Amino acid sequence: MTTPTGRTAPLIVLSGPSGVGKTTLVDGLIGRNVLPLRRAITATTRKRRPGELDGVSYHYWTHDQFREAIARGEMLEWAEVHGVDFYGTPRAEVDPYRAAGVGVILVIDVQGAGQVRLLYPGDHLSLFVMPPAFDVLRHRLDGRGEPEASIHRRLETARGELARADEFDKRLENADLTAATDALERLIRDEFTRRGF
Ligand SMILES: Nc1ncnc2c1ncn2[C@@H]1O[C@H](COP(=O)(O)OP(=O)(O)OP(=O)(O)O)[C@@H](O)[C@H]1O
Repeated sequence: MTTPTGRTAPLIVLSGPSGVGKTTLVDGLIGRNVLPLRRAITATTRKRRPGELDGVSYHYWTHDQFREAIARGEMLEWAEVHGVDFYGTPRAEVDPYRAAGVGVILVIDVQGAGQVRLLYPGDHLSLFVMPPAFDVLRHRLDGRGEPEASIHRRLETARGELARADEFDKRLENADLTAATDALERLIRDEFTRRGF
């Protein structure tokens, strides 16, 4: 799908371990209002956290709703994460926006990122957000009020995910939030330019 001028806006596949600050970074960049960008709202069966909104943070679905969407072929990718919950991306969150000239950022776990990279060969920019040090992940998950069992599970998963950082086009360290947001903005601006925008 392309715009009337034949251009398709960027697809940014952004991944990294839980707690590294993916959502914070992306929401910060979109909040700057400097590029036509939208974060794809993914669907999940996990419980809504305080302060999160349905259809804004995620689409919150039941396990049955999620299985039905998969069966109807409406999901671009999906995964069962930590063996507990489903997470996935509805197709309707990506292609129509890109065709209309709006860049789409997919904030996605490493497993899902692998699936999307295969679906859009040569037609995406993949980014991996790194913590300045492994211990920082625990502090950030703690600070977010995550329960201890969940923190433990996320940190276990994080080790395997960090080992896959080299599979991505670019790596981005999230130490200072403003500096990391600046770096993300530059990378995405370059991708718009590369695509003739
Ligand atoms: N550069 C930063 N410095 C300090 N704290 C940060 C920074 N970036 C994010 N945080 C904090 O770290 C916590 C985790 O961030 P966030 O929820 O954005 O992570 P995430 O990678 O999207 O996690 P998940 O994959 O579990 O959704 C939040 O409390 C956030 O405010």
